[in-house]
Amino acid sequence: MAEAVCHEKGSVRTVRYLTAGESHGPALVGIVEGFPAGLAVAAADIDRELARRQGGYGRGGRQTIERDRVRILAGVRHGRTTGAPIALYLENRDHENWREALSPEPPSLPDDLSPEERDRRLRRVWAPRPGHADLAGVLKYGHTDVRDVLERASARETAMRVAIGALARRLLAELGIVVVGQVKALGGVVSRVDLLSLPPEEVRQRTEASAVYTLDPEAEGEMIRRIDEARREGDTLGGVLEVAVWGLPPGVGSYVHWDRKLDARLARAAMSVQAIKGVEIGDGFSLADRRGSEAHDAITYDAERGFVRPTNRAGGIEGGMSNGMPILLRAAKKPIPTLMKNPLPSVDLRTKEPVRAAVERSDVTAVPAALVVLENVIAWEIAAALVETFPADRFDDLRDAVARARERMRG
Ligand SMILES: Cc1cc2nc3c(=O)[nH]c(=O)nc-3n(C[C@H](O)[C@H](O)[C@H](O)COP(=O)(O)O)c2cc1C
Ligand SMILES: C=C(O[C@@H]1CC(C(=O)O)=C[C@@H](OP(=O)(O)O)[C@H]1O)C(=O)O
Repeated sequence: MAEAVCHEKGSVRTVRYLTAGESHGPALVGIVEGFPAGLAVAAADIDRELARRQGGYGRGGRQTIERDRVRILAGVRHGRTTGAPIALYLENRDHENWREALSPEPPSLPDDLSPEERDRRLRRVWAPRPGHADLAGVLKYGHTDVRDVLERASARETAMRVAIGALARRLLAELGIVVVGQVKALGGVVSRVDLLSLPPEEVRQRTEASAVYTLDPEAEGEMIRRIDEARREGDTLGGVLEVAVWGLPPGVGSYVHWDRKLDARLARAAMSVQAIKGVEIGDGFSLADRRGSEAHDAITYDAERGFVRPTNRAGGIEGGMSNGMPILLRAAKKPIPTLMKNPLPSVDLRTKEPVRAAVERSDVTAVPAALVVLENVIAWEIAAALVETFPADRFDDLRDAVARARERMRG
């Protein structure tokens, strides 16, 4: 559960969400609590993000089956949030092909089925897949069928997190805060375009026109070539995602409580996305090799613009709070663990004999899709931190509070 707890006039205000749903179950569901009332929200805003998540070159067969469109079940009336919990619903179209295997009722199969046929019909999996939750998951819960783990561990769940992040984007957009990103690297090919060098609208336009959501057209061609090559060889690719947040006023987050530090929250949100293995903010890991004189951002003052930072090595966050500069976060995504031609070595859970990992179908790369997921989980976290910093039941109160803070913080 992603949550932000605010202590407001002695009461506790909570902004959080919970998701449920298996990859091939009937649907994904999400419940959002604590969104202020009076925010304009339309299903179309959410669907736009869902469509982006489904796109991106290198995906497998599943995306030709799914057509992710959200159904808003609660908390929104006549296009505005009411302050009540918001409930979202996303159908898994593929469930049609998995009714028996994913049924909540015990299966009613003929008694004379062979054990192999029974396993096939129920889509049981006996070989845990390296790089997945499979082995630790069956050991943790005492499952015998890996299917009981992999269904929930699957990144299918990120569709709901994108839907919830899209709600957060709406809130941020009304406050003049924009979250954009690019695929910075894919399969070892690096985009040479600096994400912060372009206005956010242009980033959005150019990445939407790119098959792999990158800003560098030359790198794009080579990324696509490598994806094709990996697909031919039954292999997979990872990459680096880059997300920027523009327009956040200074002071969002906390330096007084460890668990409300903005950088800590963003890192947790990024690491919670399946297959993300590393996170850095601003110049991140490269700061480690520099001298202090080349690692920080000087403070200057300009009567027109207020406090000005000539550089942004900190990536917009100092002391756990936004500092008024754009936030820049990078995340490393590992290659997809399911290998189509030469699956990784595993062990049959029943016999303990060596076998190859279970394979059905898989993406070659999900780096572009993961960018959309990352943008949206970051949007959620920023929105939750804002509501925590400026608690409000009504959206106009939040807007006024943010406007006042912006004015004051110019100094
Ligand atoms: C959008 C997205 C799509 C993914 N698609 C696949 C896939 O098709 N096949 C696969 O084996 N892993 C896929 N993964 C990666 C696994 O979900 C992930 O590696 C696994 O759940 C284990 O989690 P961990 O890598 O965070 O430890 C995908 C991840 C994301 C973010
Ligand atoms: C379903 C999605 O991604 C899935 C994530 C995933 C995994 O193991 O994480 C494995 C694949 O599942 P399937 O075997 O059903 O094709 C992906 O397609 C999605 O992104 O909508």
